[in-house]
Amino acid sequence: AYGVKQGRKAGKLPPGPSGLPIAGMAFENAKGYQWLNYEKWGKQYGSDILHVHMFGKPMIVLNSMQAVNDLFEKRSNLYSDREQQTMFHKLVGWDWNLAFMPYGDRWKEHRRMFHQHFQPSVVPKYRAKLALETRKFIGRLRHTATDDWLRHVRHLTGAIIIGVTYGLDVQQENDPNVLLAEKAIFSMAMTGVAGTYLVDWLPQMQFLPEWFPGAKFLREAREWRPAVETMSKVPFDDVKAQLAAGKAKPSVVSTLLTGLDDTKDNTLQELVIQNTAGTAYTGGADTTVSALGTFILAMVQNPEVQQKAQAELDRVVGNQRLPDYDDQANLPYFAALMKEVLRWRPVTPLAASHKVMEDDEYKGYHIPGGAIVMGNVWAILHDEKVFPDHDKFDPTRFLTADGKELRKDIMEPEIAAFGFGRRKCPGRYLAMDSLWIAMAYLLQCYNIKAPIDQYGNPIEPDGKYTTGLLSYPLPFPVNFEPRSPEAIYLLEHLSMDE
Ligand code: HEM
Repeated sequence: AYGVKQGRKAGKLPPGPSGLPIAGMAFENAKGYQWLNYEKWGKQYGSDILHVHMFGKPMIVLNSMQAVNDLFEKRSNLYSDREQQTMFHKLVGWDWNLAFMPYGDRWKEHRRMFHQHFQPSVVPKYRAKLALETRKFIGRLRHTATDDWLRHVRHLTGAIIIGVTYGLDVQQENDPNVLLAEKAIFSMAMTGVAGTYLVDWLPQMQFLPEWFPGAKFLREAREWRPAVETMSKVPFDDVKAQLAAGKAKPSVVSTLLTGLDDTKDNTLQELVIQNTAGTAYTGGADTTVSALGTFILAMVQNPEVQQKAQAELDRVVGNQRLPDYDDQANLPYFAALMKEVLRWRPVTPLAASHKVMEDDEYKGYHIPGGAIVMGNVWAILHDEKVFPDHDKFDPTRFLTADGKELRKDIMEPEIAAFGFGRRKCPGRYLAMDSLWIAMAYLLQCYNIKAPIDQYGNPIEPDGKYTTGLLSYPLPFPVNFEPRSPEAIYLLEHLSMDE
C-alpha cells in the first residue's frame, strides 16, 4: 500500500486501487455510480486525492472541498482544460459547444459572451418569462396522469431555455427545436464519456471505410452529426429571419445580433453567437429536469418537510396569490429546501471532468500533465463531518436553531453542485431562479403525494437514480393534488401575461 512517506517522494502518483487489476476496476466502474466507488476508495486509502488508472489514461479524483479549492480554484490556470476526444468532438461534431472546448482564447470568447447574458445582474430580466412558463406548467399538471408529469417538467425547462435564449415559443408536443436538441443530446450521452470508443485511443481508425468491421462508430457518427450541427443553427436562423422581418421577441440572441456592427463582416461573430446560444440548451435543459425531479421525489418521501415549507408559504405569502421572487428573502425555510435539493442528490455527481495542462505536484504527489481531473461533488456534499446524517433529506441543517435564518457557518452546496474553478457552471443563476419559482408554485398549489393503488396502498417511489454524467431519479408516479379551494382558484385563474 502507499504510505505517506512513499507519497512524499517526487514522482509518486496519488494512492488508488492499483491492487485491483485494471479489468477488475473497469468492472467496478462499469456498474456506474463511480462517485460512490471513488468516495469509498478515498476512505480506504485515507486520501482526498486518488489516482485511478482508467483505460490507459491517468485519472485523478479529488474527494474534498479543500483539494478542489487548492487545484481547481487556486491553480485554475492549469486545471481548466477539457479532454478532446476523436469520436465526441470531431466525428460527432460537439466541438462548437463551449462546455467542451479546450481551455484557450476561443473558449474565453464564448464563455465571456455567455456570462454577459446569464450573470446575476442580467438574469432577473428573465424572471417574467420563467414565471409565465411555470404558470403554464402548474396549470397542465392538474389534469395529468400520475405517470406523465415528467414530460411536463421537460417541457418547462426546454421552454424556459429556448424562450430566454431565442425568444421562441415551444409547442407542447413535437416541437422541432426540442426534437432536434434531444436527438443531439442523446448522442452526447452515448459518446460523451471518455474511453467508450476505441477510436479515441487509435485516432487513425477514423479514416477506415465505413463498411470495415469495427467501424460501426463511423455510421453512428454519420447518423448523429447532422442533429449536433443543426441544433444550434436552426433556432439561430429563425431568430435572424424574425429580426429581418421586425418580428423577433427580445432574447439573448436578438440582443446579440442587434448589437453587431452592420458595416463589418460579421460571419465569425455570428458563429460565436450561434454556438453560445446552442450551448445554453445542452447545459440547461436536462440539468434543471434532474433537480426538479429530485425536489418532487423529496416531497413525496418527506411529507413533513413539505408541510413545513407550505406553512411558511401560508404565513408569508398567504393563499390569495402565487409566490414571487420578492418573497424570497422572507422564506428562509424555502431557501434551505433548495440547498438541500442541490446537496442531497447532486445533478452532476462528478461535475464535468477537467484536464490538467502540465505536470504538477500536490501534497507531495505527482500529477501527470494531460490527466483527467474530477471533483467528486457527491463525496463533498455527503461528507458526514459537514453534513451529519448525510443521506437524510433535511433542510433544517442549513438553518439556525430558531429556523429564522440561513446558517453562515456551513458549506453552501452551490460551491460544489455547479462544478469548479473557471469552468464552474455559468448558468447557475438562471438554474436557481428556474428551480425556485417552480418549487414555490408547486407547493403553493399542490400537495405532492404518492398515488394510491387499487388496494388503497400508496405507491412509494424506490428513490433510485440513473448513473452517468447527469443523474436523474428513475420515473415514479406522483399525484399532484390541489391543496385547498384557494389553490384551485389560483390554478383556474392563472394569468398568462408575461
Ligand atoms: C441545476 C442545474 C445545473 C447544474 C447542477 C449544473 C451543473 C454544471 C456543472 C457541474 C458544470 C461543469 C463545471 C465544471 O467543469 O467544473 C456545468 C457547466 C456548464 N453549465 Fe451548468 N448546471 C445547471 C444548469 C445550467 C443552466 C440552466 C445553464 C444555461 C443557462 C448551464 C450552462 C452551463 C454551461 C454553458 C457550462 C459549461 C461551462 C464551461 O465549460 O466553461 N447550466 N454546469
